[in-house]
Amino acid sequence: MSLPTVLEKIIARKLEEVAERSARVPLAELETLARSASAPRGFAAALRAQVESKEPAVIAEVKKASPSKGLLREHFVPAEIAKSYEEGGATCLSVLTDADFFQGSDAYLQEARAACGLPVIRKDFLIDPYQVVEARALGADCVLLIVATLGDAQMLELAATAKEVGLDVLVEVHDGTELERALQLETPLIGINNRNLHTFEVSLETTLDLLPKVPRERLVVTESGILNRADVELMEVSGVYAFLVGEAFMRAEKPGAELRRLFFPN
Ligand SMILES: O=P(O)(O)OC[C@@H](O)[C@@H](O)c1c[nH]c2ccccc12
Repeated sequence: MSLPTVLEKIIARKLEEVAERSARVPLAELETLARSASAPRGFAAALRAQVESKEPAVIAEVKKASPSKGLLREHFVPAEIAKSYEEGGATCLSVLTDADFFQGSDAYLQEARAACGLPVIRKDFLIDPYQVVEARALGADCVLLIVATLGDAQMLELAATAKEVGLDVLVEVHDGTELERALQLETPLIGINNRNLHTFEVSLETTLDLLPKVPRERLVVTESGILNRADVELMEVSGVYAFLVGEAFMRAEKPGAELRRLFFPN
């Protein structure tokens, strides 16, 4: 590979971040904080229950900006957005905590979770168990593991740490090879990201192509690029009932009202 893609830059930055943070707060101290954090809210269980009740399960994302789209929203108050999502019928929240590429922050996760009763996933690029324990210390209920950025041993180690500290895992894949690797984990949630993290191109075909290869007992979450009713309906007729959506909500004046319009039109 020639020039590093954004993804490679992000991972390089995460290595620095882990070094900086663990020098400031040692792992043992973080583990104590994680043990005294607010009890997990059951992220996977909430999604499962919603899907079983034959309603769409929406993980609504609190996302200020992205490397591909820049700033998505001017008026950005995570607590307000979280409440609006809850009122709009969201099942869970996703909060970007990466500062350098997504203009997120750990504080946004804490503010959003405190403002509502929904389970929250820490959306970041996790490469070290330190960040998993940190997620629980911040109050997160679930973590994202992106297969594209992890070796097998690393992925298994992060999932084991998540289990130890009481976090659910959403494991994210982009293609068949990554899906096979993801299925080594016992975790029930498989995220299929429609956005290619190297090129940023979005195609809902990614979800439709991989869907038949996912064992029935796993719950598929389609991620990225869901923008309108037609996209939602395409997923639903194909048998996908769990969604991770950011941009479409963030660009709307009232994110929760947009959620309701897209997912619960009747
Ligand atoms: O804003 P969108 O297109 O609705 O996408 C949301 C979410 O899927 C996307 O933010 C995302 C999916 N996987 C990620 C990994 C890291 C950062 C961000 C992401």
